[in-house]
Amino acid sequence: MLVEVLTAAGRWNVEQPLLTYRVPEALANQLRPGQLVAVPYGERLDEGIVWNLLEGDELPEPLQEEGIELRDLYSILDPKPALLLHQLELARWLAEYYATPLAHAVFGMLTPGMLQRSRFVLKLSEEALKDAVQASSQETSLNLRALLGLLHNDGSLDVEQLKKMLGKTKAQQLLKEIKQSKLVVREPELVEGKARIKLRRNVRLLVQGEELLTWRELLEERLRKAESEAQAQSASQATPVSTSRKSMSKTEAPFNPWSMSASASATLAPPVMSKEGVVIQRQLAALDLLQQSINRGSPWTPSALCRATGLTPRQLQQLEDQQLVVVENKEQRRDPLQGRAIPSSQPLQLTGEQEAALRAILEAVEEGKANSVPRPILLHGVTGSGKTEVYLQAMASVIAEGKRCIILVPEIALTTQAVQRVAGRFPERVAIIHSELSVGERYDEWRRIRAGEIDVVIGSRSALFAPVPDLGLIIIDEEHEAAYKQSEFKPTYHAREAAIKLGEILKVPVVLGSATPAVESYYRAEQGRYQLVELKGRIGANLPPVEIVDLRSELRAGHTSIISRRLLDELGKVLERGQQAILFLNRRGAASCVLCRDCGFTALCEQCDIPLTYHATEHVLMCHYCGAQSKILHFCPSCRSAEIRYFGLGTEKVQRTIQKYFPEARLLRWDRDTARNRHAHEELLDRFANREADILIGTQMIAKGLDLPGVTLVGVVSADIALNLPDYASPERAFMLLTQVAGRAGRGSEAGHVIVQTFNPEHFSIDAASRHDYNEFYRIEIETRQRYGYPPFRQFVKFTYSHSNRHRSQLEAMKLCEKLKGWIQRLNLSETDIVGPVPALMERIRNKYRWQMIVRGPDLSRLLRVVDAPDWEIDIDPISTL
Ligand SMILES: Nc1ncnc2c1ncn2[C@@H]1O[C@H](COP(=O)(O)OP(=O)(O)OP(=O)(O)O)[C@@H](O)[C@H]1O
Ligand SMILES: [Zn+2]
Repeated sequence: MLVEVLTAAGRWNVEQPLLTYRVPEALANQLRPGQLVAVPYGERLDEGIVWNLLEGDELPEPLQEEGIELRDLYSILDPKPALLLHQLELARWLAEYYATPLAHAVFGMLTPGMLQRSRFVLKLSEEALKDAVQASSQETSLNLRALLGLLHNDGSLDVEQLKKMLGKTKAQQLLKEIKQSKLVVREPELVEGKARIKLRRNVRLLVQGEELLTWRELLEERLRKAESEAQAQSASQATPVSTSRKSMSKTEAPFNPWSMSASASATLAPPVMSKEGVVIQRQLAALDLLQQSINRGSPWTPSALCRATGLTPRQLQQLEDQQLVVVENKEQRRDPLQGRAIPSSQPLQLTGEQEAALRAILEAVEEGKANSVPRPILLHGVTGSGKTEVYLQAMASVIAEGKRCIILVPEIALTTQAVQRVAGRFPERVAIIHSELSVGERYDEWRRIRAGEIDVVIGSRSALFAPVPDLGLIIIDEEHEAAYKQSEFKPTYHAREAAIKLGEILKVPVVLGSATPAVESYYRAEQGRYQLVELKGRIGANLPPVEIVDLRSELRAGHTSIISRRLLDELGKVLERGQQAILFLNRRGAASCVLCRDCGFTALCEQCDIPLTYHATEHVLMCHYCGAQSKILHFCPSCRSAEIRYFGLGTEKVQRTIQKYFPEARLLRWDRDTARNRHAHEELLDRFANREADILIGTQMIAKGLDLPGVTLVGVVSADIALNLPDYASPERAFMLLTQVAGRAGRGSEAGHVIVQTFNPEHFSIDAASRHDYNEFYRIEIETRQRYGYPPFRQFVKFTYSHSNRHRSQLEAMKLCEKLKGWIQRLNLSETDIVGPVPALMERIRNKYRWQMIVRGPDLSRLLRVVDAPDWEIDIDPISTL
């Protein structure tokens, strides 16, 4: 039998990623696709994934012609496949669609730290092992003799280690000598990656109940005997000392040798208790502790047990020899939810709308069972409409039929609440996959998933690649979120698209949930490619009214603070009533857009309809989309005012301002500076939810998914920054953000209220968001997209080049641009063009200058197949053109 293996080394071999090996007889029955195996690769061993098993022993013809010699597969590293069949198929699609080497796509699906490291070790040869004396009498250098000694002791030595010990040159010399001497062999080896099982040595009690009692009695009997012997020895002199557990009553003070009369203590030798007695007593104590720990479920390690009882390791060994206890290596699971109290929850009585949504999902499940591919379901439900409850009940149905589910959630902040809800509904049956987990935690979760020990995987986008057997349902909550797109590394996949592909492969429904669906998603639903299901009303509450405050008139009235009078007013009321408020601002892209503070005019590119960005260094305004430049403005071209400014502001400033107005208010700031990791997020959220603060001030992180009934007021400090980023998708992001933030208010019994401050009250995104009107927003936005040929009407691919030399970046960009033009022409691609090259919005990042261009066309797959630009970042379907 032959086997095609995708090796890790194949990550760079795009043409021929699969290598063929012969399968040794002994392994033939155990080999399965998706397994991790070790194969010889050049002189080394390399790790690979079994891709395909081939009957027969003949090489395929083209390989025969090349005169390739087949080598044997070396070993199976793990009998359980690391990737399931459907994952291999998904990887194939990822590689194809996102123009990524297959091995990249495949190994990227594994949990981090799994890949092994290939190395060489030195060992004594058979010859040297057989006849050590003879071997050492050979004529050898001092270094080799030292090595032989070391190998005799340790068995093997890593070649890299040798180089460190001896220095490179001497090590090379020695390696040369080794080759000739035949005393030492050099063997390839694989070393485990960082992801490892965590083992803990535990002492386990082997006897229970009656048997244990019998043992105790036996030991106690021996103890008494040992005691009386000891007493007999010192009978004439000492006060009898009884340390037997039974006879030691509470009132009796412990024996104190120093309290005796001088004469008595002088004769007190040897110690009152015989040595054997002490040991037995310690052993009895150990048995006690072990038995207690069974009930508490917290096992003892050997060293802790010895410390607690005074047993020496040898004495513990005696217990082991008597088969009373066993010391065993037990896996210790690293649980991401450890130490968190999660209240369990029961299914709620669904509303009519929720009921209909649930039915639609379950019908799609049935469709899949009848062997047709169900359409993805777009669950468009306003904020607070109870989408989560629909997911939970759909999952429960699927689980009841023995299947499993994946639910993706976008960000850490959201994950904490989402995880609680899911974990509370399916206690002990949920695994979490998230990039903030440690390698070990992820590895443990990954293995629980693969073993089928859980029903639900919840996590960020990479959770989609968890090896879930019998997957029956995929849910993507907040499907519009940018966090679902991987932008920097290959494959630059979008989890939504990958999920839909996975649903297709497995014939299971994919549910996309959002209060503000991505324009692309809604467009597909309109076209009938997705099934649209709507939840139009909030549960037990109304959508909060949104009030727009025009910051231009605030200024005209002489109020120059960043917090308007209306917002101050409402904040005061909230504090008075003991309710809570959230103040939101979007700091991304701060201090870059150009805005007239009198009329709200924003400078736009004439060709792209995208806001111009102010570049301080060159003192120009630039369109980061097409590269067009224009002179900076001193007066507003629209109203002639001199109040034209670039705009930016941060959470700290807002905090200071609010504190000035309300010195008594308890403020909580939540942004990337105050919440650096998931624990900080959880803590902040808990504090606010527990009403330890009155006002929460934060960036876009707090916009999403939070369900906090105490919040009655949401203030958007400035809606304009999101709006004015130079990107075609800015209006969409602004609308989503505003709608989502506004959706945080009034989710409890008290009515909510939203105040949006803006210089652009007429902008359609703000206007539509203020009326919670998704359809209105969508209608205008889709028209613009069509007019300008933006996605989903044309596909975009973003090319980015980074270099520490600015000129070099620009030059490379020009060169690739010419090549791209050539390829486009040769392939005769219609309606396909290139925008740029231009410097990236944030041109200099980590000391590298970035230049980029966007290729747009109806279908770029043929172009991507021929593009040869290994040093470029290529982002397929980028979520933004920035
Ligand atoms: N059928 C129901 N009966 C009573 N309460 C419900 C029901 N369904 C959901 N809820 C409650 O309504 C609140 C809002 O629900 P949920 O957070 O699931 O909404 P959502 O649609 O996910 O909102 P968002 O899009 O803003 O995240 C929650 O507190 C939830 O417990
Ligand atoms: Zn432009």
